[in-house]
Amino acid sequence: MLETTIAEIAPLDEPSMTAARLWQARLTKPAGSLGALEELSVRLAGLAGASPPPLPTPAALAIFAGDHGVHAQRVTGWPQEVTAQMVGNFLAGGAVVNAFARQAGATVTVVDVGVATPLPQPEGDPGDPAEPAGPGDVGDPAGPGAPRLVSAVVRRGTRDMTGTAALTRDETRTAVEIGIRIAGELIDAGAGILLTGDMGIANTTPAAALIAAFTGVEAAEATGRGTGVDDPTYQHKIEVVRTALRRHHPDPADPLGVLAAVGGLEHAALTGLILGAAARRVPVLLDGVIAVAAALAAVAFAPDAVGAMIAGHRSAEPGAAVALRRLGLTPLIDLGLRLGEGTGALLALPVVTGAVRVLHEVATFDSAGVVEK
Ligand SMILES: O=C(O)c1ccc[n+]([C@@H]2O[C@H](COP(=O)([O-])O)[C@@H](O)[C@H]2O)c1
Ligand SMILES: Cc1cc2nc[nH]c2cc1C
Repeated sequence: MLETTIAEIAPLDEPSMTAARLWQARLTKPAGSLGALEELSVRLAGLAGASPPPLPTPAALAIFAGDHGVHAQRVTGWPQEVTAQMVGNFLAGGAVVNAFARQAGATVTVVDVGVATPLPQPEGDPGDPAEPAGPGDVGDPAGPGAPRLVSAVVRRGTRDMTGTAALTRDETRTAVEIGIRIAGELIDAGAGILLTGDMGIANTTPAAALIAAFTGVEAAEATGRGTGVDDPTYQHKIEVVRTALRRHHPDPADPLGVLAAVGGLEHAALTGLILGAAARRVPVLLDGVIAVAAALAAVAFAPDAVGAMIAGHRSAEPGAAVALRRLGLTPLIDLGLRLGEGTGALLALPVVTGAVRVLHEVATFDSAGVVEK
């Protein structure tokens, strides 16, 4: 499935991009006055192979959740159980991501690819024995529009990358293919744009290691404070990333190997989601540092995948800026966010919709009777 998906990923369609540029020039606004939105609309035309491209709606956010063996190295101040507890919060609709998703009109799918501790049982549904265990949709207790849980556990947390590879190549491939499958299901259900989300206590450490491995920057440049660690923990976290890179010498030309050595299950699954969106020529709006680390893996698999990517925001994590530079993507918003979950992508969604709506709805100088310069 990975190989066939990669084979389907192709460059942006130049004639559609030319048509969108010519159309932009005819609209009732000074040329270039919509700044980055103009080039974004052109890229989306190239992705769709049509000008105007379809409005990016409905929007579907997928939050991949997983835990990390490197948590044992004390790289974060938060206990591992918070991953499972926040998944419970997402499903109950109480997290920041739920508030933003309701505002943006996006559906939320939470995919457990490897949470280490048991998920809290929903209120009033104490372990419904009718719900199937294992891979697949495990229910939609609160009705249509409510966040949905997909259980697709590869293993209950990765291994500690400072001692051994975080994942086997087989586990990594399974996680990537889960992401591809989720992209396909969301698109088959009608999604016009996918948004990335993640939840995983300690996952900024593998994100930093991935960014250093794919870009070649030093560990200190790729590593940030994540949820917010003190100075000694931050220095130690950089050393942990350095140790993992020295141990594994990941080869950036072998993205499956890099993800296995120093990645995480949610990073691998997000790589698959991005590849799956690119193969179906549906835009994928990237959230923070975990998403852009996965995006580096996606372009290592398929360089043309970048055509489907939109950088939602610039996370406060320094590795995010490093990754975005390498990807050649300019983030739509820059608000110092460092929450994850998909929050930055959701805030950027109306900007993307606006960029496309202009091509659909704005009058031309000719049709509106406005004289040109
Ligand atoms: O999206 C980001 O750029 C981002 C930056 C810092 C932290 N996070 C979130 O915080 C968690 C990881 O932080 P940490 O410090 O435990 O590695 C994880 O659940 C991420 O979704 C996310
Ligand atoms: C409370 C909390 C919420 C989060 N959302 C994403 N990562 C998170 C980490 C913590 C600690």
